[in-house]
Amino acid sequence: MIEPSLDSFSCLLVVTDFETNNLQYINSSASVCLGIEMNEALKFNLFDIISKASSIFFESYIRPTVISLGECQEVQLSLIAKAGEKVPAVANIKLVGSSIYWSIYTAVARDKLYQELLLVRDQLEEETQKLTKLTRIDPLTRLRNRRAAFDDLNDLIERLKRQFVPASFIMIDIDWFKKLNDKFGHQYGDDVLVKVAAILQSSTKVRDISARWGGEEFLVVLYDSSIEETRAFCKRLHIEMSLLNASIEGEVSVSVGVSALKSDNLVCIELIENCLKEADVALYEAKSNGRNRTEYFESS
Ligand SMILES: Nc1nc2c(ncn2[C@@H]2O[C@H](COP(=O)(O)OP(=O)(O)OP(=O)(O)O)[C@@H](O)[C@H]2O)c(=O)[nH]1
Repeated sequence: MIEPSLDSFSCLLVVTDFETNNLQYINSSASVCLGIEMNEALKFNLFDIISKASSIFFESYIRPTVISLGECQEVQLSLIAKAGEKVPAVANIKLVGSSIYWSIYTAVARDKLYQELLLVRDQLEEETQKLTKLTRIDPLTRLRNRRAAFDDLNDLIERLKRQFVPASFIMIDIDWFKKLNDKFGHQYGDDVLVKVAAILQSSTKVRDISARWGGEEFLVVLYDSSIEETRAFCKRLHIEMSLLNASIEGEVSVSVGVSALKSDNLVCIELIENCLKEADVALYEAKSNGRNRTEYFESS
């Protein structure tokens, strides 16, 4: 049977007086960490070697627990080490007679690992956010894609349920786009898409939705827009298109179909989908009636 030396333990061993909290013993690991000579330990108090927050924790939790259970396990503390720096630590504490026995291990490596894990988690969250954003954006026009537009439509429903305001659903389709592509090339077509998208982006507000619905078709939803305001928007859009037309080769114009959400009863996805269909019908009418114009869905 060997007689183990307490100084051979790599954990910190501390004994304090239950009444006065004065140190009664520290082993050499504690001496090195705390910067207190072993033979000087008696001059120090528990509150000299733990942080203020840990002292409060000791009074409010550790001491009552030790009184009622005789021990307290895996308590997180901050030790005040040599140069006054705080060292995270975990302690098991036991009441023996009128003394409290502390076995403490410092948790610097664990805390470092924890901090690194937090950092990795933050980085992953950031990457996820970036990727999610990318999956919502049409890479050519930088507008929302159709999928993101549907998400935004769901948000719109929630907003409208809370407080109903008129909203307009506007389908916009570039006229004779195939011919333009065929005549001037695909790159030209791409440039036109980007320019039309920029017009839509700059003429809508943050709370509106502007999205590339597919191919050469765009969706704009004007939030809190009366029919007069919607008419003004469409008129401006045709003016912007004619300015664009004047600045590039080829004849570029858009046809526009509008459906207005007027009713305030039971805003739901079906009602919104219905509005999208109505806007499509109006768009078809605009195409049939000669293109480069806006038609408004009229319920019969
Ligand atoms: N350059 C380019 N063309 C695209 C893109 N997406 C779709 N298109 C083209 O858009 C054209 C759409 O043609 P159509 O659906 O016939 O429509 P349109 O020629 O505009 O005729 P109307 O709509 O009836 O005026 C097709 O030729 C597609 O290839 C794109 O990202 N870039």
